[in-house]
Amino acid sequence: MTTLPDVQLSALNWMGPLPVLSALGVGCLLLYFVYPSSPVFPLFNAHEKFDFMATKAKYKFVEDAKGLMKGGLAKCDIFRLTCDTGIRLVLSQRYLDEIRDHPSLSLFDLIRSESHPHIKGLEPFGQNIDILLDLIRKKLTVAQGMYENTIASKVHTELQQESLLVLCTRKLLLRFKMDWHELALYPSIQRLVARLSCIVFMGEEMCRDEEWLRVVTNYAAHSLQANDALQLWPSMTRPIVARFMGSIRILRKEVQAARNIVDRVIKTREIDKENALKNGVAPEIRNDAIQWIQDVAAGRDYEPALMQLGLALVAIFTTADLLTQALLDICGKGELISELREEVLAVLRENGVKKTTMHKLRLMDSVLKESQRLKPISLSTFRRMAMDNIRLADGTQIAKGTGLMIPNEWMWDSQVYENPETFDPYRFVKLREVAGHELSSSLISVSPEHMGFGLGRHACPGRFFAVNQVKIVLCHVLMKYEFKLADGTIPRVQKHGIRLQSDVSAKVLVRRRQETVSLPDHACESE
Ligand code: HEM
Repeated sequence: MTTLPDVQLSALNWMGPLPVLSALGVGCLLLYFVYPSSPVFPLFNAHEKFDFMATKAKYKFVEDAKGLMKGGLAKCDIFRLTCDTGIRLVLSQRYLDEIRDHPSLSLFDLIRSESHPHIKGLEPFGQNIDILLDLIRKKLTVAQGMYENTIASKVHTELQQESLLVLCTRKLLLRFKMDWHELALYPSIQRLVARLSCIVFMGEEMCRDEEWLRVVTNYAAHSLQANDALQLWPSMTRPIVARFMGSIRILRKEVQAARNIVDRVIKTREIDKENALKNGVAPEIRNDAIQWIQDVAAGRDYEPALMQLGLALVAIFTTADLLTQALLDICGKGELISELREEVLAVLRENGVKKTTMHKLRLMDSVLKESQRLKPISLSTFRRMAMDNIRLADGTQIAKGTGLMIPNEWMWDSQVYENPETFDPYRFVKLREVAGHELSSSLISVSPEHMGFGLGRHACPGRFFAVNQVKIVLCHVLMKYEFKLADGTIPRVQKHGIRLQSDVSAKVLVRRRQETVSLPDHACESE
């Protein structure tokens, strides 16, 4: 006897993909007619009549997210926009106090909904965030003091051996050592940060593993590209579209490579442990993220390789971006660079490389915070998904499942900052002197006026680690190198929707400094 599902199945076979495509078509039309017409909040960039997949509206957002958000905020405090990632509720900063710590607003669920972890190749975006957060809060931040000297000496070695990690032969390096030479800043910095992070994430022996460095850098670049491309398709068609995407194929290969590498590292450690126990020797205690994840997971399910990719995704590119932007911002500002060097010398001579040292680099801190104020990683660093229906004090109802964002208006507001468009490296040094701003003016502090690391319960937990790393690298770069923009280079922030990235193609001229300074504790020695 033929059952109903069998009939449907044979009909499907007979008609090929027609029913699937029709269902998708009906789905798209439903989305078109139902979704944007929600009467509650105005939609300022509704798609045009025949723009069924909202592609044009999404492109417009990709090109001018800032203009659209600004235009909306000039009209009202809460509205909707068609973004590249779907329709989002945009709220003005006046809602921040009320929702910054709201327990029903999740950052991770929003990111997961935008990053397609159900598609093979993009699984790292779906890792258990609680394990990652425990790792950062309970282990990484606590242990970072222990790593400062290791990282400092590693930066020293890296910069001694390679000219800002330019990828070229020793012969060329020797020639480059004292001469001005041109290099693309971002790739060099990204590689340096990847190596330094790797000491802490994968153990010191892995930080020179070329394959691993390739996997993490490749994975981030291609996953960004793949997610950007997928966003332009209706969500239900994305798993099918993904099958034909070159970037997804690369991601699948890199995930497999990551699994092979991380499994190999874990296996080697297990064998070492067994051997040590057999020989009656205490096994080596590992102090890196591979071990910490095992410790904090406490029986929770996770896949080590995917966790490592997740960690690299949140840590390496954000840190490299801040460093690159700061270096581009100070390029050509000779007097400022001299003052920064003097500060480094004074502070390091007195204290060496320690947690307290980093904190004392106030001008450097101000420069970094100002750089981040003018170019944070996003036009909106506060984005959330409502995990429940939420009712705000003024009666505004936010439905469960709504993706929302608050643009960083105040970071560029003349009511908050004098001459907000101008890069003022001394801005936060001066602000520290103003009563009530002593603490909020430091780079690691988050506030509604400066949301470079977000705000509230999901504010970046990795910022303490990132800031120290950035400062250690800057100390070394400042003391070992002279640098300036290469001829014809005018750095331009790269924009894609709300995403802001330092100019990855900006070229700088670099040469070793002649001066000799001698500093304690792995600090900076120029040759
Ligand atoms: C300069 C470097 C960095 C920048 C600019 C940055 C920026 C941010 C921002 C804007 C957020 C969102 C905050 C919010 O929504 O309120 C965030 C979240 C996060 N960051 Fe960072 N980050 C950096 C480095 C790092 C590092 C080094 C790590 C890990 C070691 C890290 C781990 C995370 C995690 C796990 C979250 C999610 C927090 C949560 O869901 O509660 N970040 N970061």
